[in-house]
Amino acid sequence: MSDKKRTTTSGIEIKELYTSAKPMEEKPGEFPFTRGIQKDMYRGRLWTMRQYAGFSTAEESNKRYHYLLAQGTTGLSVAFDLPTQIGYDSDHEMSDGEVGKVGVAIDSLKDIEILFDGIELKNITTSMTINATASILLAMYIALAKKQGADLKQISGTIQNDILKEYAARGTYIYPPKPSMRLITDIFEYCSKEVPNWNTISISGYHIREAGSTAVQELAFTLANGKTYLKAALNKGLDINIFAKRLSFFFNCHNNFFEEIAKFRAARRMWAKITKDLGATDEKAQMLRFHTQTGGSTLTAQQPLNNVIRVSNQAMAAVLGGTQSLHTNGYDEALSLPTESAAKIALRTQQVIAFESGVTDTVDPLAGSFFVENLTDEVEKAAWVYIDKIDAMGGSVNAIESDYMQNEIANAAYQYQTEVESGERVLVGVNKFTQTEEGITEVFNIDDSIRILQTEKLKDLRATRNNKAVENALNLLEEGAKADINLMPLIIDAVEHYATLGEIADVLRNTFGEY
Ligand SMILES: CC(C)(COP(=O)(O)OP(=O)(O)OC[C@H]1O[C@@H](n2cnc3c(N)ncnc32)[C@H](O)[C@@H]1OP(=O)(O)O)[C@@H](O)C(=O)NCCC(=O)NCCSC(=O)CCC(=O)O
Repeated sequence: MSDKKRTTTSGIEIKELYTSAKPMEEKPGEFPFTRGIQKDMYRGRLWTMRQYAGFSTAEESNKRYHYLLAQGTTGLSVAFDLPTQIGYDSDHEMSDGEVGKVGVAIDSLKDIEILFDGIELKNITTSMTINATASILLAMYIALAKKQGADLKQISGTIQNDILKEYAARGTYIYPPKPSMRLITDIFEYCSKEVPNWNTISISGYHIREAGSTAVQELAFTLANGKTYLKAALNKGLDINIFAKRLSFFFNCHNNFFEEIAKFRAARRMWAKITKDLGATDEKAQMLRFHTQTGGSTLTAQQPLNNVIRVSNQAMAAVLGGTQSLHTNGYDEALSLPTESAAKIALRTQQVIAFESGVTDTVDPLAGSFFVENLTDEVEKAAWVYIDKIDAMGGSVNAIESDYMQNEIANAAYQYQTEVESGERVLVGVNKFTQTEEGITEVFNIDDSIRILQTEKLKDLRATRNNKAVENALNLLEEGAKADINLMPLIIDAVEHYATLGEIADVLRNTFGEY
């Protein structure tokens, strides 16, 4: 027996041998859903292969979406550039140097029309990674669906719309927490009536993990944020059995294979308890449905092809953990946005798991494993400790405003870095098995000309649209923002008149203030 103490990345001790687990009585498709949300899981339907993509102009991103669809991707996922995420048009001085860089530049409904050219929104589900300006992008998507003649009751997709983790970890917030929470609950309310299949939020642990948290912290902080959204919507008088059905989650998947699987299983069990305690009786309102992305921060610039193997392990863990939707990273993403060939291999990784590995043939294949069941319990136990602590602080908003979450994340990140530097934690190709020559040839670059192109488009738009109607719609939005009415219909009206994203965000900035 080796004396070395083994722990997961969250510091949970791992025994040399597990010889028992409590009897497994839980069934898939039933409360508390530890074993999965569907009775037959992937036998009934595979997870959605949803590759996050977007860069430069709507025209260029549209080409990438058609390429991914032709390669067999089964859902779309839009990455927006920073100006779009924080409510500035491409021609704003704040946008300089950022237009089209980390995602596609969207200034108005015109760009959204180009982005989805040749794609019928009623036939595909689309995720949009957008938070502070989520209501504006959702409004544009709805406006386009209407123009395509789609039935709003049928279309489906997801907006990230998770502002709490923006304050805690990701950073693209605009307004203070209170009006931000109002925008979010306005979306819950509007969608439950008008776009009932839309997933109104993607409560995200992904970025908390990328910022350096442990798996347990990722789980705990995400569920604590989820609880805060539940309470905000309940305070607005919304019915938990309706709005909670369309809350979705988004987790990261790092390298520690069994801890990640345990995290996903524990997440479902915990969320079922949280929603039930707050009054949910409909099983669909108790189910935790989630998207997974493999861990961006686990990718290494050294020996980049090693990342193909990391991504494959992580994707396998997500599938064994019962994910509904999955993005696999490109092996070159420690260096740049993925090239087309890296994006293709990433998708092929999912397809090999789905169609060749056999792991989809039975539900929750690891159930009853002494190790996996014990680890699921341990991860759950450790996460409740955090959630209880956050509850005692009065919830997530307080835990974020007092920097509690941020400090916990920073401490974990520091600990991890120390372990890597000391060599205690092995990273293949980085602190062990290193080599001098590196083997990547092609990297993906976005140049600064995109801003000029977008600025031309905006000039043209402002010269051709009905500016009187735009002004009128923006005035109505301002009045609505000051009053207590649902803002979604007013935002939809504004985008339909081709008000720009920046113009709409400015109205709200002037009314709500900036954080
Ligand atoms: C709920 C999810 C997680 C998944 O939704 P999907 O539509 O893909 O999948 P789904 O709900 O599982 O399945 C679609 C429909 O099929 C049904 N269905 C599924 N399996 C079934 C089975 N076995 N039997 C019967 N029905 C089944 C479901 O109930 C559902 O219908 P009903 O709906 O009628 O029940 C959604 O929110 C989603 O797609 N999220 C993606 C988020 C994302 O891509 N984010 C990218 C972030 S990228 C990012 O942030 C990067 C970093 C950064 O930028 O900072």
